[in-house]
Amino acid sequence: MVLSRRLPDAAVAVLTAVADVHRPEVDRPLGAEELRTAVAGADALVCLLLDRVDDALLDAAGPQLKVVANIAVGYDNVDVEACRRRGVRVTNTPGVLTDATADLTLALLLGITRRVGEGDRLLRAGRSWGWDLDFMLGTGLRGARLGLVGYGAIGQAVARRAAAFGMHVAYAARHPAAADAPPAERLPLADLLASSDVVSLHCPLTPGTRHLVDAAALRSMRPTAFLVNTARGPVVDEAALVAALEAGEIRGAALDVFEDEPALHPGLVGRDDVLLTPHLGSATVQTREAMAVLAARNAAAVLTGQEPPTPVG
Ligand SMILES: O=CC(=O)O
Repeated sequence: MVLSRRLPDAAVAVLTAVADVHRPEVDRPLGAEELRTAVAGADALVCLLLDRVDDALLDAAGPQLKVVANIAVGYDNVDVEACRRRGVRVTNTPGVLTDATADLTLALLLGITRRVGEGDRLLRAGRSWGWDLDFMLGTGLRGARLGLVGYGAIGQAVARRAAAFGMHVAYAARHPAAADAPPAERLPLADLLASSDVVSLHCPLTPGTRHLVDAAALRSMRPTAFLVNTARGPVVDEAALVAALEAGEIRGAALDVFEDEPALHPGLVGRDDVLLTPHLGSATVQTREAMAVLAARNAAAVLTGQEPPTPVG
């Protein structure tokens, strides 16, 4: 069993009970080459969303590999089909990060609509300011329309929170929501984009959602609208987003994820109509431990011949 990153003790305890655990010697994410060397001969890999699990990595691991346990709900970093061909189970960590990610989505939504980052920068820069009737006005949320792209667990958790702020919630998704989902209007994506005051992305990154928010989609949004992305960076065409902001096609964007992480599009950095956080959606002490423990349980289950709690393939 190989870990691509050091894990919290609670997760390591789950793994050492069933396997001989190899932890990385370095305290940083491994490069692709280092990971290929590390996985040779492993029967299980517990990895991060940064780690690309593709044919080359699976070849480097060898035929005894039984499970890839990704510590993330998104698993676009794993070639699930290549794993399936080799009989390697893939697991992710849904559920345990729903609240944390929904909370950060609301933090970004509030932050961009009420200009929190911009105000913070103004004060730190020592610029002169004074309370005035029209000073740094933002956009109120009561009665505003929130459009959720994707209505899975995280989208629904955002809907519940947004309802508490008096927002009208709609969603675009391939399937209608289950009966126990919070009430929300289902709209075709084009209508959702055109009618929302805030568009928030909660879909997985797949070939079908890559650049879902492209130049045309941005142009179809209201010029007063905001875009929030806590899903995956490549769902948005970042260059098109910068151009749309520059042209005033939308009012602002709050982004926790980026097309080429950890690099940022240079056009985003200097803009006051953009709020940026470094992929913090699940970044609470409690959530990260829960994610690592769930990934460990998944790996341990496969190694002991049981069905993993949260498989994806
Ligand atoms: O981005 C984080 C995750 O997919 O869990």
